[in-house]
Amino acid sequence: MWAGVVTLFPEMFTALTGHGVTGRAVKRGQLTVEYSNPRDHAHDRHRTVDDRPFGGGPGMLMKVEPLLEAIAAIRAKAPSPPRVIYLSPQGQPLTQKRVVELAQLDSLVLLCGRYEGIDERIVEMCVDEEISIGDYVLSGGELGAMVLLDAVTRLIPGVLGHADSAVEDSFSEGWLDCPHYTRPEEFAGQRVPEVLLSGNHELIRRWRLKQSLGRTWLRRPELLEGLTLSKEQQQLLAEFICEQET
Ligand SMILES: NC(=O)c1ccc(NCc2ccccc2N2CCOCC2)nc1
Repeated sequence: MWAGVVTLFPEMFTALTGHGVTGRAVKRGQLTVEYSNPRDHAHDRHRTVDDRPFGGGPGMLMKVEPLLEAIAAIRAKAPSPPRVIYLSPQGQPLTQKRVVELAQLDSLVLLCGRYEGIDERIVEMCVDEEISIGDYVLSGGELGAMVLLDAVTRLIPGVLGHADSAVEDSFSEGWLDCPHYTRPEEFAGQRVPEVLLSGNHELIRRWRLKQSLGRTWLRRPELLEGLTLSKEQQQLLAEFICEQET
């Protein structure tokens, strides 16, 4: 995956490229991140990238010309025609389903807004898709870009340890994850559920599935509405619900 990032703060991205699974993916060449800073494409004496909004209103907006040049510069580095994504509160919500689709692409350009946003003409001329990482306001699009790149990178074959962990990820199945435990078997009088110590892999599989479905029902019931459960899954969820009422 090649990602070109248009940002005033490229140094923020070391949080993604310098650590953990995503940092390792960069070292291995599974993920390439390049940058284009609009500040380097502002040619006036003060290297101005922002200006006041027409029609008045608080704050400043990112100017068209530096952004247009920065986007052209980063697109020129893309190994294939990139999908240009703008992170903004007005975007379509990022879901694991969309992450899976984005992970199939060879190259992305991520446009990170600052100030109060960007001149709309850039959105019209350059942006293929607006994406929001959630219904809240951030100081810039950079954290959204890193969230998107982290989620996408995990799905690149070979990036995660063993293959299953990507498939078994909670949202990849459409429901929440089950509880997890590791040593010690008992801590502060709290024991690990016996089934997990039983070595009976079929019982463990069913227990985990039941817990995942039950948790989803308790915490995010709306996620279940979009799912068609198998007979076994329906049975396990029904059992979980019965156990809740007793
Ligand atoms: N939910 C998200 O994905 C998300 C993404 C970005 C973002 N902020 C950058 C931004 C980008 C575009 C337009 C406005 C703004 N903002 C700038 C700061 O002022 C508020 C508006 N915030 C939240």
